[in-house]
Amino acid sequence: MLQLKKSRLLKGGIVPMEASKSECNRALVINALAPSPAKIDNISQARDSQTMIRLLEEDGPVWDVLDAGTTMRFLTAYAALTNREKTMTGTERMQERPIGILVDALRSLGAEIEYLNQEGYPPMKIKGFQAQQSEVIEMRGDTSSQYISAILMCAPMLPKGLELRLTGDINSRPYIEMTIDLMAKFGVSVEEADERTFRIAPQTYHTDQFAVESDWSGASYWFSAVALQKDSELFLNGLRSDSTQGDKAIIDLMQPLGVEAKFDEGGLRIWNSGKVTQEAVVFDFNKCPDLAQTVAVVCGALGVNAHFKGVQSLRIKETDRTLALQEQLAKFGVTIEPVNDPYEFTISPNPEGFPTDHNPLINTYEDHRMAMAFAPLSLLMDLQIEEKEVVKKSYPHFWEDLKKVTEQA
Ligand SMILES: O=C(O)C1=C[C@@H](OP(=O)(O)O)[C@@H](O)[C@H](O)C1
Ligand SMILES: C=C(OP(=O)(O)O)C(=O)O
Repeated sequence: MLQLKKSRLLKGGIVPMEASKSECNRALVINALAPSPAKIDNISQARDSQTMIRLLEEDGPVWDVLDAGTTMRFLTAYAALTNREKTMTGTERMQERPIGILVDALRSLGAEIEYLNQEGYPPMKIKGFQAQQSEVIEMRGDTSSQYISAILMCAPMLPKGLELRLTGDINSRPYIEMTIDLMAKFGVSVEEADERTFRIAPQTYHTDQFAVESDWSGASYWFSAVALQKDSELFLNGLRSDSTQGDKAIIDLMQPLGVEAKFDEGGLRIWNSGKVTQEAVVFDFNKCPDLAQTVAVVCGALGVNAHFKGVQSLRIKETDRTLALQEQLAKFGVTIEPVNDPYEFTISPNPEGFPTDHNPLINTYEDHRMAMAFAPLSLLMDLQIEEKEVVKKSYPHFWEDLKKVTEQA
């Protein structure tokens, strides 16, 4: 348990933003597929990326990805399409996160994969790849974009090339674009015939050097901190205006919650504008699901009525994030009500005001984003975080950074 004492942001605080685990895991898989690997700078210290590095170096028959979604999905495609025999497994929660859409796609390409426990979920045994069975495959886009990124990154290795057609709704689209952008940076082109059809000819990855960008998902917690303290300002060092990370959307999402942002040399300056909307706000997280928890907590704390759309994937992430938010925000009298579940929910503030006097304990559900989304509330009150180690999944220096830019109130 971590006890946070009520604190305030220091004037002129600078946060050195860490590397993006999403970009890093793509670069690592692409590099593993390249005949001569590039030098990767700014490798992420996040556990998800460190696990990826360790497994790619390990010769053993079992790849245990722990709780890393991208590592599970990217390495499943990598092992299957490069004809490796591997048992893919992970934490108990990982074994509840679906993977059937990816396994079906890999099987139709020619991979032999067997489920070891429950159909459609890890663990699976990948037995190898004999010959390419099809050149055109369809995949549903409504569950996780990670399946699509996984196939795209490995597709240039297929001897006959691939046409990948997406069906249904497409969630987390910017992550697909990030994948295509990184492939291009490693010298491989993807033809986007239309918005649901991708064509990849057989090609070889090649580049000398690649630098991983700073992480916009991690940046979102600093937007929360600034939203919660009048007259505050922070500099987020390393964020780039030309980033392909969809979570850059935090700039627009936080504007009605009183945060303004401007790119300056080397990063982003954010400050509290004092202008919090009095109206109910509709937010759509279809393209940036990892920001939903951050924004939900700020809405609750600032007393903003909100309607969240595009939240369907929250129920299949590190935990059921909709339920986790509902339970933890209830501790402050803030109500989350599912509408058209799992796609939408509403947030209604506590009619008596947001309570700040009871040193609440925030449960973390083994989800890094639960800890980091609630931590900025320590600018309003004493607060306990159940499991501080959870942040290591994506942002290992989060608590140090928080300490660096705050002082006890
Ligand atoms: O490709 C990626 O790096 C990611 C894609 C998203 O997952 P979904 O596509 O499952 O929504 C996101 O939530 C996750 O944190 C990282
Ligand atoms: C959902 C996340 O990660 P993953 O799906 O890669 O486990 C996340 O980092 O919020």
